[in-house]
Amino acid sequence: MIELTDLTKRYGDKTAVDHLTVTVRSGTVTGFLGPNGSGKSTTLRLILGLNAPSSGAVTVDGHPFTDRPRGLRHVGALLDAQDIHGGRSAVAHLKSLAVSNRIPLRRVGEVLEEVGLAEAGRKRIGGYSLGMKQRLGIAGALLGDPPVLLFDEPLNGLDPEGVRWVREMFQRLAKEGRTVFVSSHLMSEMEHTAERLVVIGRGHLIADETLSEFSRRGSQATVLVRTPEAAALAAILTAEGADVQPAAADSAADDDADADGDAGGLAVVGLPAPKIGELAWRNNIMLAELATQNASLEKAFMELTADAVEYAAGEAR
Ligand SMILES: Nc1ncnc2c1ncn2[C@@H]1O[C@H](COP(=O)(O)OP(=O)(O)OP(=O)(O)O)[C@@H](O)[C@H]1O
Repeated sequence: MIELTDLTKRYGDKTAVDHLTVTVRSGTVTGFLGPNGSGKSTTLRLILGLNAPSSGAVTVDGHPFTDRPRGLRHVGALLDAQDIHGGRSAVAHLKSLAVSNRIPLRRVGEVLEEVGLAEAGRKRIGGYSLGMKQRLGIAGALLGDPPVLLFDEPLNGLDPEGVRWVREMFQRLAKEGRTVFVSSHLMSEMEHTAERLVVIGRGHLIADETLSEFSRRGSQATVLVRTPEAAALAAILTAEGADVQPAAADSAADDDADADGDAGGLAVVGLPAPKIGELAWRNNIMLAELATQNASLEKAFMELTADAVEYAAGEAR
């Protein structure tokens, strides 16, 4: 578990992390999402004790990371896969990490096997592709078999097979009870990777919740309704303040209508499905279908971080 308490980091008059209070739970993959420059990397560096907070506190399983000698046994991290000595081999790199963290050397072979670099382990890292470097960075994070793992943009540079592999690995690590905290600036990357999301913008916390809770934040959640009495229901829902439109021709409701007769499809924005069901029932209107179409996660992310993005874009960085 990682606990950030009122965590703040300033660089001169720039506040990179702004009073952030978050608990990252064990046993689940948590996505750490925010536009470029929102403070993700700074937060990860604060967790690792690589930078000191201006105020507030951060603990890993109850302790400041800086209190822990042999850190890799407590927290494994991939911060920047490119930031690695190109002249050495993966084996030499991991061995030196193992020695300085008093980790048994047999772990080097084990983690190289685990990330699919067993064959390439003796080659110079300078000749590795970005995807191979990401795998090596992940191997380094896994080396100490730690209960807490941090990954900064780990999907960057991976091909689709690599992305699938990383996702499965994160899920397995979480199932083993570990804390897995993964940053990205792309919602699409997190959609099939994380179960929970911590979203920040301009260093502020914007959301800390499950993926499905987050998707419901999208202001344009639409409910598709199909009923033989579409005109009557539309009038009732409109009177309740909803925006009611005929469902688009390619909607699921219309596809079903083709199969089931001539029940009309309505796309309703502004009332939740249970309320629509209740209004239909009270007015003796039969429903053939009632389905919430959540706004896409991407849309919710864009809406929620719009201010933060504008701010960053307007700033000299
Ligand atoms: N060492 C530093 N000195 C001054 N400003 C910094 C420093 N490190 C980060 N910043 C600033 O703090 C803000 C947050 O940066 P950070 O790298 O943490 O964001 P990020 O969300 O990781 O972004 P990205 O996805 O682009 O890496 C940015 O405005 C950045 O310019």
